[in-house]
Amino acid sequence: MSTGRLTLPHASHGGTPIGAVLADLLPAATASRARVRDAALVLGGAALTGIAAQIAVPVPGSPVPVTGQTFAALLVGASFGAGRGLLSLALYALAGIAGMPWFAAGASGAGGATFGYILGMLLAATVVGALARRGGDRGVLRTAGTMAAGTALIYAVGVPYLALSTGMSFGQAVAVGLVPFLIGDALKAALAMGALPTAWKLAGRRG
Ligand SMILES: O=C(O)CCCC[C@@H]1SC[C@@H]2NC(=O)N[C@@H]21
Repeated sequence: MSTGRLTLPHASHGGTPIGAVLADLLPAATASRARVRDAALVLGGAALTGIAAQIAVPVPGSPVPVTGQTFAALLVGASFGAGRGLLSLALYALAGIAGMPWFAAGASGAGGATFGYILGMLLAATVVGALARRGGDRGVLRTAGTMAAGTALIYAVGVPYLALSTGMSFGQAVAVGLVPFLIGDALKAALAMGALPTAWKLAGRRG
């Protein structure tokens, strides 16, 4: 997790330091202010994911809805970095398990067939955050690769979990838990591909 001071710029990309994520650009003059900033980011990341989960559109024949969560989780990971991304999604998952109704369409608890996707989002936010810190959110092509890796991780956990928890075959789980979402997830990744490099460009102009 960041200490709050930008002491890292060994190299730069468009005037902004490689080795930083977007959230590092938020000023925090002291270590304790940096802790407050990071706590606010973690809470905000969990809340953003919970709000995005309420955009939930049922898919006929599938227990898995289209949701805004993947966009939120990947954006949180990329813009906060691995540590804060992991904590945001861990808070989201744990509060949801404890009864906070902010999983897809107001659900909660760990018993649902789609809980594996939430575990996948936790993993994806962490890995995407690590990639972003290595420059994986600078430029459209790099961001596309980072989002593709994060999305693949969500499915790598979510689809086998769906199969195990429902008794479906793996092929059926792919058919109802992956295939219907590919176009929507590509659109969400495209949104992130626009948003993250643009945010860095704006930060570079201000810096
Ligand atoms: O129950 C939950 O809160 C998790 C819902 C998971 C939805 C999955 S995530 C990957 C895929 N893309 C979507 O838009 N929906 C599914």
